[in-house]
Amino acid sequence: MALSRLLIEHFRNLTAVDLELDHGFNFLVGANGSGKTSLLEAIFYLGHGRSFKSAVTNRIISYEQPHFLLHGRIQEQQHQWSVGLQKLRQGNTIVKINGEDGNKIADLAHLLPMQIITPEGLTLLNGGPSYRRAFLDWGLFHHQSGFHTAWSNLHRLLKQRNAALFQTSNYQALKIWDMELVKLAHQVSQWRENYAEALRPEIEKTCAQFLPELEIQVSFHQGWEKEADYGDILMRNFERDKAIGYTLSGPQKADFRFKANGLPVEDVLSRGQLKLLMCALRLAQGEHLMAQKNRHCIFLIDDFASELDETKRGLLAERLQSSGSQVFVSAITHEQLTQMQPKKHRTFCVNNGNIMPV
Ligand SMILES: Nc1ncnc2c1ncn2[C@@H]1O[C@H](COP(=O)(O)OP(=O)(O)OP(=O)(O)O)[C@@H](O)[C@H]1O
Repeated sequence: MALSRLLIEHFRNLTAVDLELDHGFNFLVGANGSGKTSLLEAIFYLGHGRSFKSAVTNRIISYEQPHFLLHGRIQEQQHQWSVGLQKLRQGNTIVKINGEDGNKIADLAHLLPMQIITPEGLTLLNGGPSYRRAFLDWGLFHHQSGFHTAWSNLHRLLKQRNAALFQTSNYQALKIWDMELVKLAHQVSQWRENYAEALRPEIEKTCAQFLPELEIQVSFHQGWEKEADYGDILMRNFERDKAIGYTLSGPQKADFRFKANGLPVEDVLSRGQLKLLMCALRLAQGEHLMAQKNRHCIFLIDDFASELDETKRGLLAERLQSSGSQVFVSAITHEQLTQMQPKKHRTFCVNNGNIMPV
């Protein structure tokens, strides 16, 4: 799967962009503030309906413009799709697939699996558990057909339960709701655990290549005591949950933790090692999708060179090339890309919001 063409209107400083893209590597080279990250952000937005930088979408629309517009042509083997996303300053989002209205962001996300590697992406390792849950859930979204519905229902039920905690002093009134919640919690946790286990060999293989000096251990935590029945936990903790006003234990607290030589990676790894581990995780996940579903994901790599020495840049470049995926890489100078010599590539010069093929 690859984006063969991309049109952007009024997205940050990208006023009008129309690019024919390579199915292999696309290099974006330009000075600070020229628009490289904005281009990656636009591609990410097309595949997620949100930004990886700003929670407030109106800040992404070019100053004084009423909307932004993204349009992409996707090619996967013999198939082709035309996808569009328009975001209005008033708040509406319009998604079109092959010219038809009424599609959801999830439909776009299914068509455009992507992995992002940015300097801020270290939160996957040193941020809260929500970043690692999102990592696992990305995989389940693409691997497990019922996951998205189960996950949405689970979140809705948890919200309702938290609201109900304020209104009742008797657990029996909640029990009927908890029965459905317990079923979904066990299902989602089982899927997460299976996925984490299936991914483990890919992670270990990539870590052995990127960080041979370390022994990386991964472990999944479901969000409540191992082996315990979630229904019992909810009943037992009713008074506590009521006192704090929300459900403390459950799949909404799950985590996927990483240790290096027995210690938490965020405490002992250097920034370069953390970046390599983050890259290893994202590559492993992309390659697992390829192995299991025969689908390539797009890799978006912002500021490729930062934190990495030449050898490590070379290693990452080699793995990206052998993945056979479409890759977008930003850099400030051409020299930072010398370790990347793919056969198929296109270089774009980014200058003050203008993007020109070199
Ligand atoms: N809503 C907006 N409308 C217009 N311009 C914007 C908007 N939001 C941000 N900008 C500007 O867009 C430019 C693009 O920044 P971007 O982060 O894409 O640069 P970059 O090339 O990745 O730089 P760096 O190498 O420093 O990371 C910046 O100059 C920023 O001030």
